[in-house]
Amino acid sequence: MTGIAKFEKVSIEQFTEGWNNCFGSTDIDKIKKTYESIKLPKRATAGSAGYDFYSTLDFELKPNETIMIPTGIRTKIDNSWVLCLYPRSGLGFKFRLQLNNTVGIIDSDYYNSDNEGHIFIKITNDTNTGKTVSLKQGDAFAQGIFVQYGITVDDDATGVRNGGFGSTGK
Ligand SMILES: O=c1ccn([C@H]2C[C@H](O)[C@@H](COP(=O)(O)OP(=O)(O)OP(=O)(O)O)O2)c(=O)[nH]1
Repeated sequence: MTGIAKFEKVSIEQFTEGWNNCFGSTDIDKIKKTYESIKLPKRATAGSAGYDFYSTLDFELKPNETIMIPTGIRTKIDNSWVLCLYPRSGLGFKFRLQLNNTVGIIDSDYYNSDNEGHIFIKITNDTNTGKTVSLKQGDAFAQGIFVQYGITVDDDATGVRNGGFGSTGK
Protein backbone atom coordinates (compact mmCIF):
# COMPACT_ATOMS: atom_id res chain seq x y z
CA MET A 1 0.00 0.00 0.00
CA THR A 2 1.25 3.49 -0.82
CA GLY A 3 1.29 6.09 1.95
CA ILE A 4 -0.79 9.19 1.13
CA ALA A 5 -0.46 11.17 4.35
CA LYS A 6 1.76 12.01 7.27
CA PHE A 7 0.93 12.94 10.86
CA GLU A 8 2.91 15.67 12.61
CA LYS A 9 2.66 17.56 15.87
CA VAL A 10 1.57 21.18 15.58
CA SER A 11 3.98 23.75 17.04
CA ILE A 12 4.04 24.28 20.80
CA GLU A 13 2.66 27.78 20.21
CA GLN A 14 -0.34 26.42 18.33
CA PHE A 15 -0.87 23.66 20.89
CA THR A 16 -0.84 26.25 23.68
CA GLU A 17 -3.37 28.42 21.86
CA GLY A 18 -5.64 25.43 21.18
CA TRP A 19 -5.34 24.15 24.75
CA ASN A 20 -6.12 27.55 26.28
CA ASN A 21 -9.12 27.94 23.96
CA CYS A 22 -10.48 24.60 25.16
CA PHE A 23 -9.63 24.76 28.87
CA GLY A 24 -8.81 28.37 29.70
CA SER A 25 -5.42 29.82 30.48
CA THR A 26 -3.15 27.07 31.83
CA ASP A 27 0.29 26.94 33.42
CA ILE A 28 2.91 26.89 30.62
CA ASP A 29 4.98 24.13 32.27
CA LYS A 30 1.96 21.84 32.32
CA ILE A 31 1.30 22.57 28.64
CA LYS A 32 4.97 21.95 27.75
CA LYS A 33 4.93 18.58 29.52
CA THR A 34 1.70 17.64 27.80
CA TYR A 35 3.08 18.71 24.43
CA GLU A 36 6.17 16.55 24.86
CA SER A 37 4.05 13.49 25.59
CA ILE A 38 1.81 13.81 22.51
CA LYS A 39 1.80 10.57 20.52
CA LEU A 40 1.25 10.54 16.78
CA PRO A 41 -1.82 8.52 15.72
CA LYS A 42 -1.09 4.84 15.08
CA ARG A 43 -2.87 1.77 13.77
CA ALA A 44 -3.12 -0.99 16.36
CA THR A 45 -2.54 -3.84 13.87
CA ALA A 46 -1.26 -4.30 10.32
CA GLY A 47 -4.82 -4.81 9.09
CA SER A 48 -6.52 -1.96 10.96
CA ALA A 49 -8.05 0.82 8.89
CA GLY A 50 -8.20 3.32 11.73
CA TYR A 51 -5.39 5.44 13.15
CA ASP A 52 -6.03 5.75 16.87
CA PHE A 53 -5.99 9.29 18.27
CA TYR A 54 -4.81 9.55 21.86
CA SER A 55 -6.15 11.83 24.55
CA THR A 56 -3.86 14.69 25.57
CA LEU A 57 -5.31 14.72 29.11
CA ASP A 58 -7.01 12.70 31.83
CA PHE A 59 -10.73 13.43 31.84
CA GLU A 60 -14.06 12.18 33.08
CA LEU A 61 -17.35 12.68 31.24
CA LYS A 62 -20.54 12.24 33.23
CA PRO A 63 -23.75 11.48 31.28
CA ASN A 64 -24.37 14.20 28.65
CA GLU A 65 -21.07 15.99 29.31
CA THR A 66 -18.93 17.20 26.42
CA ILE A 67 -15.25 17.92 25.94
CA MET A 68 -13.27 19.40 23.06
CA ILE A 69 -9.82 17.86 22.90
CA PRO A 70 -6.89 19.64 21.25
CA THR A 71 -5.03 16.65 19.80
CA GLY A 72 -1.80 18.53 19.04
CA ILE A 73 -1.84 16.72 15.68
CA ARG A 74 -2.09 17.85 12.09
CA THR A 75 -1.88 15.81 8.92
CA LYS A 76 -0.45 16.43 5.50
CA ILE A 77 -2.67 14.63 2.98
CA ASP A 78 -2.29 14.06 -0.76
CA ASN A 79 -4.88 15.64 -3.06
CA SER A 80 -8.11 13.67 -3.44
CA TRP A 81 -7.88 12.13 0.03
CA VAL A 82 -9.60 13.14 3.25
CA LEU A 83 -9.22 12.04 6.85
CA CYS A 84 -12.51 10.99 8.48
CA LEU A 85 -12.71 10.81 12.28
CA TYR A 86 -14.97 8.36 14.05
CA PRO A 87 -15.52 7.19 17.62
CA ARG A 88 -13.71 4.03 18.67
CA SER A 89 -16.16 1.14 18.56
CA GLY A 90 -15.38 -0.05 22.09
CA LEU A 91 -16.18 3.33 23.64
CA GLY A 92 -19.28 3.65 21.47
CA PHE A 93 -20.54 0.22 22.47
CA LYS A 94 -19.85 0.72 26.18
CA PHE A 95 -20.79 4.36 26.66
CA ARG A 96 -22.43 5.62 23.41
CA LEU A 97 -19.48 8.01 23.25
CA GLN A 98 -20.25 10.26 20.24
CA LEU A 99 -18.42 12.77 18.12
CA ASN A 100 -20.48 15.98 18.31
CA ASN A 101 -20.31 16.38 14.55
CA THR A 102 -21.01 12.62 14.08
CA VAL A 103 -18.01 12.33 11.71
CA GLY A 104 -15.04 14.72 11.70
CA ILE A 105 -13.89 15.69 8.21
CA ILE A 106 -10.27 16.82 8.00
CA ASP A 107 -9.73 18.43 4.58
CA SER A 108 -6.34 18.25 2.88
CA ASP A 109 -6.12 22.07 2.72
CA TYR A 110 -6.71 22.38 6.48
CA TYR A 111 -2.98 21.63 6.87
CA ASN A 112 -2.13 25.12 5.59
CA SER A 113 -4.79 26.99 7.51
CA ASP A 114 -3.86 29.68 10.03
CA ASN A 115 -4.06 27.28 13.00
CA GLU A 116 -1.53 24.95 11.31
CA GLY A 117 -4.30 22.40 10.67
CA HIS A 118 -4.60 21.57 14.37
CA ILE A 119 -7.13 18.74 14.69
CA PHE A 120 -9.74 19.14 17.46
CA ILE A 121 -12.07 16.34 18.45
CA LYS A 122 -15.28 17.12 20.32
CA ILE A 123 -17.03 14.24 22.05
CA THR A 124 -20.11 13.74 24.24
CA ASN A 125 -21.02 10.97 26.64
CA ASP A 126 -24.46 10.07 25.25
CA THR A 127 -24.97 7.12 27.60
CA ASN A 128 -28.49 5.89 28.22
CA THR A 129 -27.40 3.76 31.18
CA GLY A 130 -25.97 6.49 33.42
CA LYS A 131 -22.33 5.52 32.88
CA THR A 132 -19.38 7.87 33.34
CA VAL A 133 -16.49 7.71 30.84
CA SER A 134 -12.99 7.97 32.35
CA LEU A 135 -9.96 8.22 30.09
CA LYS A 136 -6.31 8.82 30.83
CA GLN A 137 -3.80 10.88 28.91
CA GLY A 138 -2.45 8.61 26.16
CA ASP A 139 -5.63 6.50 25.89
CA ALA A 140 -7.01 6.05 22.38
CA PHE A 141 -10.42 7.75 22.19
CA ALA A 142 -11.16 8.23 18.48
CA GLN A 143 -9.96 6.85 15.16
CA GLY A 144 -9.15 8.42 11.81
CA ILE A 145 -9.50 6.72 8.43
CA PHE A 146 -8.10 8.11 5.19
CA VAL A 147 -10.68 7.96 2.40
CA GLN A 148 -10.32 8.80 -1.28
CA TYR A 149 -12.93 11.13 -2.77
CA GLY A 150 -13.91 12.28 -6.27
CA ILE A 151 -15.01 15.60 -7.74
CA THR A 152 -17.61 16.41 -10.39
CA VAL A 153 -16.53 16.78 -14.04
CA ASP A 154 -17.49 20.49 -14.03
CA ASP A 155 -16.03 21.32 -10.60
CA ASP A 156 -14.65 24.86 -10.48
CA ALA A 157 -13.79 25.39 -6.79
CA THR A 158 -10.88 27.79 -6.44
CA GLY A 159 -11.34 29.09 -2.88
CA VAL A 160 -8.54 28.86 -0.34
CA ARG A 161 -9.22 27.65 3.20
CA ASN A 162 -8.17 29.59 6.22
CA GLY A 163 -9.38 28.86 9.70
CA GLY A 164 -11.24 25.93 11.19
CA PHE A 165 -14.85 24.90 11.50
CA GLY A 166 -17.35 27.07 9.63
CA SER A 167 -14.71 29.29 8.04
CA THR A 168 -15.89 28.64 4.47
CA GLY A 169 -19.38 29.01 3.01
CA LYS A 170 -19.94 32.44 4.52
O1 LIG B 1 -13.89 17.12 14.04
C1 LIG B 1 -13.31 17.97 13.34
C2 LIG B 1 -13.83 18.44 12.14
C3 LIG B 1 -13.13 19.40 11.43
N1 LIG B 1 -11.94 19.87 11.89
C4 LIG B 1 -11.18 20.86 11.11
C5 LIG B 1 -10.62 20.20 9.85
C6 LIG B 1 -11.50 20.67 8.73
O2 LIG B 1 -10.79 20.74 7.52
C7 LIG B 1 -11.96 22.02 9.25
C8 LIG B 1 -13.30 22.41 8.70
O3 LIG B 1 -14.20 21.35 8.96
P1 LIG B 1 -15.53 21.13 8.12
O4 LIG B 1 -15.30 21.41 6.67
O5 LIG B 1 -16.17 19.85 8.48
O6 LIG B 1 -16.37 22.28 8.79
P2 LIG B 1 -17.42 23.26 8.26
O7 LIG B 1 -18.24 23.65 9.43
O8 LIG B 1 -18.08 22.75 7.04
O9 LIG B 1 -16.50 24.46 7.98
P3 LIG B 1 -15.67 24.98 6.79
O10 LIG B 1 -16.50 26.09 6.30
O11 LIG B 1 -14.40 25.43 7.45
O12 LIG B 1 -15.43 23.92 5.76
O13 LIG B 1 -12.04 21.90 10.67
C9 LIG B 1 -11.39 19.39 13.09
O14 LIG B 1 -10.31 19.78 13.53
N2 LIG B 1 -12.10 18.46 13.77
